[in-house]
Amino acid sequence: KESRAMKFQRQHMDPDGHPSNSSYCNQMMRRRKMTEGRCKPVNTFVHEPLVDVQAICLQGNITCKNGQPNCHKSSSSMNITDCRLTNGSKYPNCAYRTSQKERQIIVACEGNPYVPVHFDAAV
Ligand SMILES: Nc1ncnc2c1ncn2[C@@H]1O[C@H](C(=O)NS(=O)(=O)C[C@H]2[C@@H](O)[C@H](n3ccc(=O)[nH]c3=O)O[C@@H]2CO)[C@@H](O)[C@H]1O
Repeated sequence: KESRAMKFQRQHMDPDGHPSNSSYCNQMMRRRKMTEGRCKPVNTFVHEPLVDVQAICLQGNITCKNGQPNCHKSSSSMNITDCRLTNGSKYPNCAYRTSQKERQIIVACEGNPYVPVHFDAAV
């Protein structure tokens, strides 16, 4: 069974990647298995070393969107790509818009070791 930490990495980590073109999201959302059964509407990939994203958990606690207190915001902005389903997209042909951004990110952390398990937002 896939751990929550590994699920976070499958869904959100791409340290060496970068959207060379507009098909980055279409490819990556399939490759990382987020288009099975349904097209995941929104997903962010982070183009930073895993250790830097794991270090976010050491930042001060902030409240997550769901009200839980185990979120943390990155101290600096990070290289990310937002993938957002297009309006005309029809399962199983999940069509995404690829948007490259530099944003601070907010993740939820859990467990021992205390690591990212959920991507909350980019701000
Ligand atoms: N505090 C917590 N502590 C621990 N766990 C927590 C906590 N909160 C939730 N989980 C769990 O995480 C799991 C999960 O998949 N949550 S999810 O909201 O659907 C993820 C969002 C995110 O993947 C994506 N998104 C969204 C915005 C953006 O900029 N970029 C971007 O990628 O869209 C998704 C939907 O918004 C679920 O099992 C829930 O129980």
